[in-house]
Formats: sequence, C-alpha cells, structure tokens
Amino acid sequence: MKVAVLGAAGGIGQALSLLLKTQLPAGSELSLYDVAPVVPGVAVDLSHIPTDVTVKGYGADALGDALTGCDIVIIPAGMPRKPGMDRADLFAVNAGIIKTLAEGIVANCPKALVGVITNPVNGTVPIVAEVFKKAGTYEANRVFGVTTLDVIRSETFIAELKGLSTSDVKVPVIGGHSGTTILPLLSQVEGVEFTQAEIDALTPRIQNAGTEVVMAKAGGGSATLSMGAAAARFCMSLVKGLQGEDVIDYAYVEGNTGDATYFAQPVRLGKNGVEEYLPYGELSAYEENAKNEMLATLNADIKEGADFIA
Ligand SMILES: NC(=O)c1ccc[n+]([C@@H]2O[C@H](COP(=O)([O-])OP(=O)(O)OC[C@H]3O[C@@H](n4cnc5c(N)ncnc54)[C@H](O)[C@@H]3O)[C@@H](O)[C@H]2O)c1
Ligand SMILES: O=C(O)C[C@H](O)C(=O)O
Repeated sequence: MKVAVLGAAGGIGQALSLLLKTQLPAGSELSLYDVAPVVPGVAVDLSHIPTDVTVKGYGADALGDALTGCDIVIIPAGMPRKPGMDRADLFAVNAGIIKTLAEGIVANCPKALVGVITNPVNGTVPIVAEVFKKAGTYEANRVFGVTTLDVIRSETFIAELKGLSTSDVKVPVIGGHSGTTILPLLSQVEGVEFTQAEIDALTPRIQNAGTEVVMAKAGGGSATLSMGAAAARFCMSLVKGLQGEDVIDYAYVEGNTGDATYFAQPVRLGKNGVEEYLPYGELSAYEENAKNEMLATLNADIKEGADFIA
C-alpha cells in the first residue's frame, strides 16, 4: 500500500503523517510531498519511529516520484484561514494548487483514491473532478472531500453534552464543509434525545467549530491536530476498504442524493473506493428545512470550482 500526503510539511500534513506512520499496515510506503524545503526533514524525523512503514520525503520538483504507484492520495496542501476570513476566501489561492496537484495525479497514479482536505472543500473537490474528466480519468467513486472533522466534532460535542463516552456516539453529517452547508443529523443519533433548545445550540456550534479554532488560534491558522486525527481516520477507512473490509463512512462525493452534484452522504467503501452510495435516511422537519436553505450556497460553491477548470 502506497499512501501520499500532499502538503505533508504543514500543520495538518505533519499530524496526519505521524498518525499514518503508526497506523498504516506493515509494509506500507508513506510518501510525503510539499513545496516547503523542510519536507525531507519531516520524512527523516518520522522514519525514526519504529513501525513497519517506510517514509520518503519529496520536494517541490519531485511530485511525479511522490505519486508514482500510489493507492491513496490525501491532500492537505494550501492556505488556511485567518480570523475574519470565510473558507470561500481561500479559493483564489488554493484553486490553482489543487489543479496542479490533480494534474500530477492524472499523470502518475490515475487509479488512486483521492481525499481532498484543502479548503474550500465544496469547490476544491469539483476542481479535482473536472481535471480528471478533462484527462478522461475521472471515476466518481475514487474522489472524496474529507468531511470527517465535522463528524468527529459532532461526536465530541454530543458526548460532552450528554455525559456519554465518545465511542458510543455516532453522528451522520451530510451536505458540504462550510457554515450552514454542514448539516449534522441530530435526529438520527441513536440512543440520544435532544430538546429543540439543544438542537438550536448544537447545530450552529458544529457548523461554526472551524471558526471557533480559527479565533482561538488568533491568526496562527485553523484546525490542524483534530484535522490530522480526522484525516487519519478517513484514510484508514479507505485503506480497510482497499484491503477488502466492508466499511461505511461519510464523505463529500459526487453521489446520488439528488440534492447537489457533490454532497456528503454515507458510502460503502471497498476495493474501488465507493462501492455503494447509501441513503442518508429520514430528516426531521428542522433538518429538511436546513438542507433546503443551504443548497443555494452549496451549488454556488460547486459551480465556482467546476467553472475554474471549464
Ligand atoms: N477539510 C477540512 O475539514 C479542513 C480542516 C482544516 C483545514 N483544512 C484546510 O487544509 C489546508 C491546509 O491547512 P494547514 O493548517 O495544514 O495549512 P499549513 O499552512 O500549515 O500547511 C499547508 C502546507 O501546504 C503546502 N503547500 C502549499 N502549496 C503547495 C503545493 N503546490 N504543493 C504541495 N504543498 C503545498 C505548504 O508548504 C504547507 O506546508 C487549508 O486549506 C485549510 O483550510 C481543511
Ligand atoms: O475552519 C477552517 O477554515 C478549517 C476547517 O475547514 C475546519 O473546519 O476547521
């Protein structure tokens, strides 16, 4: 199994790479790419951890070598938010980065499963898809926007609120990855009842949790450690799927909900990425209304990404 992290020297990239070094199956190769000159050092540093995963670092001019033979590519490359910015404000800088990296994947590992972390995810995933379509290599079942951070935040906040163990809390989160496009389905959390007041407080808390971190870091960036954990969890779902395990996870995909071209929904993962698109089930009236109200924003974000390539 060869897994590449593109943007591996960054805040997310380093946390994610550390977790993958300790969690990937024995015999795996971890390929770390970044334009920052420190990346070979990150690889050497990680390589001293005693696990049976080899680590190699690749600098700015070695994207092809980093990607050749990859089964999975996870992309946290690009600029994070500062206070006062929306994720959409990152599009101007990050769209070009994602386009270049997607072209590298086309040229070197067109069959890899690709997980996109770079914001704005609502628009960067369509960029990857359009680059792949242009090259004739697009398979919707292989391209994912990573929305796992919304899922783990929901688990954490609900466990705190209800005095539960996080391991007992499972929360579906659908839609996109920005503001109101993030829609936690609190009505579907098994074994937990919420008052309307709790729903009214918890839903926006989950939607604004990224901003909570951005404000707390006060100009020093956005979520990196929790995102590293989220990305590792999602990457390990992809790994288990490739190994033949039956895994269900949530991701932002070109699926079949009919709500928007790209929409986070449950998917069954396997040897080809998504093996089955699963329904997100019945929504409460509150969730149905929230979903309908967010679609204009989500569709505009998707169009911006697709138009960038067209
Ligand atoms: N999907 C999510 O839930 C989620 C969560 C948190 C952050 N993010 C996003 O992830 C991205 C990275 O955040 P971060 O905090 O790690 O930022 P960071 O600045 O710490 O790291 C970004 C890294 O990308 C590298 N980079 C820039 N251009 C590159 C290129 N062309 N090729 C390879 N590497 C390149 C930089 O050198 C840097 O090392 C941001 O866009 C952020 O908004 C997404
Ligand atoms: O909020 C951000 O800009 C980063 C990320 O998307 C998050 O949800 O933490």
